[in-house]
Amino acid sequence: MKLKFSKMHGLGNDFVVIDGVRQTVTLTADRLRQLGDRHLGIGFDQLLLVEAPQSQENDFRYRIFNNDGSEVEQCGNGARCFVKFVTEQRLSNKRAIRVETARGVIVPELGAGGLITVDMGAPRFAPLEIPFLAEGDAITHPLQVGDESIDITVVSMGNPHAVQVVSHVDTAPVGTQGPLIEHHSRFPERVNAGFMQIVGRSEIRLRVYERGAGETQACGTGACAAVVAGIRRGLLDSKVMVHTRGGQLQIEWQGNGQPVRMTGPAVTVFTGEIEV
Ligand SMILES: N[C@@H](CCC[C@H](N)C(=O)O)C(=O)O
Repeated sequence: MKLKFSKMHGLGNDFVVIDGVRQTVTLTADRLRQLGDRHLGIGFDQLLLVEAPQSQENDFRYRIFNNDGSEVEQCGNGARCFVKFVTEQRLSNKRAIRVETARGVIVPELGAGGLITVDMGAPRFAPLEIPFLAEGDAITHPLQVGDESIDITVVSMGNPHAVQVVSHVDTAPVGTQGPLIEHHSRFPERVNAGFMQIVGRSEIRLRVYERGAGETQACGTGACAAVVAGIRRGLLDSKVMVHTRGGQLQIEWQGNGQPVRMTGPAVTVFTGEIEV
């Protein structure tokens, strides 16, 4: 049997996107890891599976898998690619689409000039998947990483992020500290590790070592989490341009209880078929 897919990316964070509405999809974690391999498969950071919604109030459900085979709760760049995919595949002609994810409903919206804005929902600061945050209201927490103690701000955008401020992203220890933070014993569900350089009150540079995928060219939820962390720390204003290795995202957050809005591009690279 063959499965049709689209290869897409959001600022270089790349995806295989599969229509599970019109196709029957059964992929084991092993097969998914093989397809994600950049030498032996197609190669992707995440695989996105588009399905029919569970509630009639919503338009779709979408499931997200890291290239290590783990299923995760949320993906910002993926949300923009998702809306482009359902439009291109004529699964929907709406401009604003209600999508169920493992952590609630998000609403991506096609805008002018090919840019897509996503209401990513409100960030959370004491989520169940990060138990040590229940210890108090502090905005930063010390974390022992190897020989170093670093200050992190933990934010859940549905998925968990630990963000630290660095003086320069180009020399930040993303490749060495990233995996140690991802697998730190204080994060039982593992974590995405963000390294943020403050350029000004409305501009940051960011690199993210993603849980289950390693460093990516860009991370949408990582950008949301970094801006929220910077605003909570009093370093940033409410509207911030985030420069990643793959390009720029505009992130806006008006404060506690409010949703984070993310605006950026989505690109289809090619379509193909997988033998399953
Ligand atoms: N690339 C994504 C995030 C994908 C999931 C993440 N690796 C996790 O495990 O939480 C984005 O653009 O947000």
